[in-house]
Amino acid sequence: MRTATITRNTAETRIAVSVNLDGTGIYDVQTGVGFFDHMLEQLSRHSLIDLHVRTEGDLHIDQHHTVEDTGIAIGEAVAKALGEKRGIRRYGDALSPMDECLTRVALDISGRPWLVWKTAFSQGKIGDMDTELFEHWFHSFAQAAGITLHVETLYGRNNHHIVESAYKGLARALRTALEIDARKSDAIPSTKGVL
Ligand SMILES: O=P(O)(O)OC[C@@H](O)[C@@H](O)c1cnc[nH]1
Repeated sequence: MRTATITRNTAETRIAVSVNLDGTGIYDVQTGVGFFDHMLEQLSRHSLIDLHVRTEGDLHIDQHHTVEDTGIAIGEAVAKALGEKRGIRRYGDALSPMDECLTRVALDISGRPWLVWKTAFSQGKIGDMDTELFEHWFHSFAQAAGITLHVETLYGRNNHHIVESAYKGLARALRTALEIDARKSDAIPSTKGVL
């Protein structure tokens, strides 16, 4: 089974994350930040990763540690569940339309974490969440998961649509990259022999 549980306890946050990479997109997410929960639910629903998240963060300060550490914990859980990544497709991409917005996401489960983020917002908050934290979450997740991740908003106006299409695009690209390739189900998908 490709499942994992990660706990992350610091002076700033207490986090428990569980994932099942072969799930059906069942989620139970509570971070204390409503819009953030909504985005992580999109990530689960459209990647088909079962995702359980409990985050207790120092929200009396701001949302930064809560968002960052939750990204790290989810990324670590995905990496732990992947193990040596034998048989996975490795690459995934998605064009993610949402009403007037179109976002492109491409990723490589490379073991070489990198984020290219080409998205901008016209407002400082969406719901109760600071828009500057979305790039930071994608960076934290990619870094912890060991994923090369490119996200670009091709066009869009509504800030909710822009960020939700990014999370949905990540989800659909992950669904492809995490799938086991029946033609190479026992092979490490790299000429290096390791990922
Ligand atoms: O209906 P969808 O699955 O595309 O999205 C779910 C939810 O986010 C939706 O209520 C929404 C529509 N516009 C912004 N959000």
